[in-house]
Amino acid sequence: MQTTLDISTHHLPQVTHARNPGMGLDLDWVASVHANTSAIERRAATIGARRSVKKDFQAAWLLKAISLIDLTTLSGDDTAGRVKRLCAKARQPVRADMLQALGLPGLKVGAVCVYHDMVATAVEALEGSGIPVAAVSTGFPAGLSPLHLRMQEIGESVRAGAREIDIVISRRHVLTQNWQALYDEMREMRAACGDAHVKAILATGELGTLRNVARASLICMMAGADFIKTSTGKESVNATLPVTLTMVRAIRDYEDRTGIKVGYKPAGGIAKAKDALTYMALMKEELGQPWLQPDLFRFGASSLLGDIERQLEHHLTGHYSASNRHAMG
Ligand SMILES: O=C[C@H](O)COP(=O)(O)O
Repeated sequence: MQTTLDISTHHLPQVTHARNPGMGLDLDWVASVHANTSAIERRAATIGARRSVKKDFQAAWLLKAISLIDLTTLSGDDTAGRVKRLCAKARQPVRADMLQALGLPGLKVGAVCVYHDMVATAVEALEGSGIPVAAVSTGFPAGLSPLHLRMQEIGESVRAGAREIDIVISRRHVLTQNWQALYDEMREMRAACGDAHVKAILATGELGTLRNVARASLICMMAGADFIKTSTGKESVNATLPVTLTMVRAIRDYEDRTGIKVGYKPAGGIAKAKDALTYMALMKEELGQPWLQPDLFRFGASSLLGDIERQLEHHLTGHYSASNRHAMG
């Protein structure tokens, strides 16, 4: 099956829906959540295989994908220099001549995502671009530092200019089914974020079952998460299609019951343009076109942009360049 895409407003950051205010913890709803793992895996296996984007539309989809990237560097050896280079890339993600040829000179990424220490550098480097800085706070990636320090870190990241905060949940609350503790913690973190949007990282590779993933997704949404995000990129298993189906269906259920749209961010290991197209086709099919806008969908990715750039160059010239010509930072 071929699929088409409206890219007319793809580069305009738009917020077309209200933030998720959250709701009280509804344990009956949580208890009723199930995930049929074998059905989900069967469905996931058909997505990449069956779904193809028509060749003529491929460049448009790839340009759209760029606008959905949280361009990320989360390494122990990050430096101000690397972050500044990444921000320059965020402002102009594809060579200017290529963007001209493709008819989208103003294309930008969705956000730049860094550790707290690099927020001020990124904010300065992105000044005037409209590109938000996302900070991974709360003792990323394990989230095991004392709660008051995790809250303090959120406050400091917001004061340093981060407009989005990617928090990590306490996996142990999920593994011990302590839903109240998970809800309370998420609620407190959301409050600490103030006007900054909060993405809840579930670290799905450490949650054991898809049912746990579904329940944790729901609780984070009940507690007011603006986005739910799969992974830190540091777990041994990061974003997968079965996890994605589980989480986007939780988003759909939440919207059905509350009318509130929550965003989705797969992260970790998404490095190839064709994988990005698969995720986008899944989003369009499961949740519809609104989830192909940066206010409701982001890729957390450090190297995806380089592969997309290579594919776009191939689209324009018929040749592939070496991947080292598309360095990120
Ligand atoms: O949230 C973003 C991830 O840490 C990026 O993971 P990646 O380096 O595998 O693309």
